[in-house]
Amino acid sequence: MPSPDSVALKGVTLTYGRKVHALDGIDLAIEPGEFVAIVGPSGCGKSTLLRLVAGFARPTGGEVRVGGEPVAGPGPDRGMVFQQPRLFPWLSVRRNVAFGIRRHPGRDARVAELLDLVGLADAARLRPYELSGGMQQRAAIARALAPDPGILLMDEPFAALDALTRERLQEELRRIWQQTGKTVLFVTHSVDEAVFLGTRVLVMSKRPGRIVLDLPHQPDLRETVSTAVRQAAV
Ligand SMILES: Nc1ncnc2c1ncn2[C@@H]1O[C@H](COP(=O)(O)OP(=O)(O)OP(=O)(O)O)[C@@H](O)[C@H]1O
Repeated sequence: MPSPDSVALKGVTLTYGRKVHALDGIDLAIEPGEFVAIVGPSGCGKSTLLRLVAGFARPTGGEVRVGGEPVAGPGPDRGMVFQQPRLFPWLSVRRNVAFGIRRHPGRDARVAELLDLVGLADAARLRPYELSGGMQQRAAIARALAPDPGILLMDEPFAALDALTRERLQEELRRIWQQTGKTVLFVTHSVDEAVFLGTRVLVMSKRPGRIVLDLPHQPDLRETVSTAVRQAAV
């Protein structure tokens, strides 16, 4: 029996309309607890890959499975974090984080625990417009974690942040991943970020996106990934 937190793509293709071949022949098996960083040129289909796993899109060919079951749509077993925090501006941080679990017993304790985890315990009552970009993104991460998904899908979550905040959040995300043991798929344009965070790094080719490199974390990975990304863009 596959673990509920495993992800498998077999021969996945996705064509938008008739002409835009976004993904082609993607084969990928992700084990529970892996932190998979995905890098590649703009438009190579990185977000599309995440959207398929999230259940926001269907493949035009092949199969996407989570926990051994074909993905039929979004579900609480998969949390998503986007480049923009997308918080509800009229709700406090606490209520934003509680949103997806507002009918769950033990909600308040869970929200308090999550705010602690992302370092926002003192900001629980603030509204999103009172937060820095980094704090907003921490709140978005806490909101995605609230239903306790086994899988976290992150689409360039730190791309809009300044360099210092970005580095700090990378370190915090690594700590959160170590503490929670989630399976993470993390899309980025930054080779440094991918190599710092990933226990495994994938490089995709330009459209139609294919996986051209798939390596576990190892010494000299940065050089190998940089070269592959440069070649993938040609
Ligand atoms: N809904 C859509 N309809 C038509 N084409 C789309 C749609 N979504 C994405 N595309 C196209 O599919 C290709 C892959 O897009 P996708 O957003 O997955 O790439 P990406 O690697 O995440 O890009 P970036 O790094 O710039 O965010 C692009 O050429 C894009 O223009």
